[in-house]
Amino acid sequence: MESACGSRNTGKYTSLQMTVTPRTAVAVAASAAVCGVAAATVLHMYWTRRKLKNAIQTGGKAVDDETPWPLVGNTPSLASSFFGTLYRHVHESVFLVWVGSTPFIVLNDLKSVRRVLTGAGGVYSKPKYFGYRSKAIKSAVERERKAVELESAELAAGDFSRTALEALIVEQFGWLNVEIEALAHELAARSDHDQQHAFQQIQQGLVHLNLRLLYKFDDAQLAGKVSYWIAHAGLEFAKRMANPFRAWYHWAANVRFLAHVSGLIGIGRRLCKHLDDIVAAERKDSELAETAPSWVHAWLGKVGKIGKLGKVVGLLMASTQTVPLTAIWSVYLVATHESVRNKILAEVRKVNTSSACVDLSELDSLTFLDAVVRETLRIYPPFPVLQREAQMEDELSDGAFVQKGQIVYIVPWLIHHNPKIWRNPEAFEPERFVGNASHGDAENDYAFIPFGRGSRMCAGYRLAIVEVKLLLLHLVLNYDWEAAYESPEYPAINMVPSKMQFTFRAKKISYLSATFEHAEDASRVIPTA
Ligand code: HEM
Repeated sequence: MESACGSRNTGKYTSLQMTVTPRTAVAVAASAAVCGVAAATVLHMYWTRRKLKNAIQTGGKAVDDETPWPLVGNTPSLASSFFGTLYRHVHESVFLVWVGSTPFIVLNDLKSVRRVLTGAGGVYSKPKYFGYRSKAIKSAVERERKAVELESAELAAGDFSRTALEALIVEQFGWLNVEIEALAHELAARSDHDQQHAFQQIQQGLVHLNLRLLYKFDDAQLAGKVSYWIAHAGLEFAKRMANPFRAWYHWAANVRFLAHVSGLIGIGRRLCKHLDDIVAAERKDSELAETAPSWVHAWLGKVGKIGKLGKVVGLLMASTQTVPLTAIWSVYLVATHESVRNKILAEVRKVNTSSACVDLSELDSLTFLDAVVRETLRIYPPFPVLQREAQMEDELSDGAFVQKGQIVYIVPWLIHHNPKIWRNPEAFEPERFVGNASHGDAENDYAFIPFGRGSRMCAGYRLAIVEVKLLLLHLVLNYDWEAAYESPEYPAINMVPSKMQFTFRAKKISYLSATFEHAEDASRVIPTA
């Protein structure tokens, strides 16, 4: 093979000569292109940062250092500890973080959080295509959006869906209670659990339950697969949020991610077809009208085919990772705080109910139990970030200037652990939410945002709280439990605990018979094991 660079003796003197082969030309062109892109990105970062820095009067510092790394920004530290990196700036009301070469504004100030989450009359909205990389999907969604004016329909459907969900919870409460009781007993059936097993069990049970409740779709085996896909796709998605470069170099993760997302799209298609079948059957047979999945229809609003698939898969992801996470953290926190467990029991005694025959109004009156769930959501909010896109230039209350098109980050975990916003933020103190469920002992509603706030707030927050309260109630009344956890300094980006250990032991009958007046109610909650 000919060498690219050779020396030739010409007699009088020796000269060095380059022989340009096609391969050399390609290599040189590729290197020049890479250098060009790198230089352009560095310049872009420099100018964008200068513009933003000049504009953000409160400092506009980039995380970690005045100068983020060229091209990769703060990605290395964000990817290794997402919350740890952000926490270094907990005292700043606003700061910049570079994910790759894209700047994100992170807000830590409640006035700004409020302005962004309420949308400030259309200045901020959810990023429309965040996560959609494919041009084909983007343009298909855009076509549909224009055709059915998705945005306004979505907002109207938002309010309607909340009311419809409330009606569904009231109507199905008895069924929910029985199902969650069975899940609690299943969970406790093996006295020792590692976190992996306990989490999987809670997740599979709740995915199955939510599929039946929200979609009237009953397939336990599929629910198991869905929960596996969601857990893995969710983790990969969260990791990519902190480090988009993963997709470039982690081929095994790419293949797995693709497989899990395809699985979810497949189940999304099946669910869409199932919903259409029910509507078609309903049209034919008035008796079936009763079984129509009215909540999902209310929530879907007026969308086209692709929008519908996106919303159905989105709903699956929104509802099925978050509730199990809240459940497992609440079980852990209550297990490690005996005084809290005793307070829950004392409250239940006052209401004089047993978990087996509790009704919705009794569950609502258990305000300390409610506070336990809210305090869990404060310490371990399952959603890592809320994102909004500025539709026009804006100036936030503390002087931060946001450009049109800029993505603004609100990190619930960071707000919830801010010592300027919460007294003793690291302590588990459910009492702070007693008497003020919406924001505990913090200044206002925007301090407590596990479900977001404003018009795009979580549609299923009421259902989530009811489900976790029921699970805790059944476990507290029927079992003694212990948990151990090797707690890292900061939680993982997907909030999934690792190395957590549980032990459940069935309570003695004497406790329950001393507790409840109605022996027949008590006997129903006593596990026979
Ligand atoms: C503890 C459990 C849950 C947590 C922490 C949670 C949290 C959230 C958050 C943070 C958002 C985004 C809000 C924003 O961007 O401002 C959201 C959206 C949403 N969640 Fe939940 N969620 C939970 C459970 C559920 C459940 C059980 C359902 C289903 C019934 C559900 C349905 C939705 C829907 C439909 C949206 C989109 C709302 C919209 O875009 O208008 N979520 N959730």
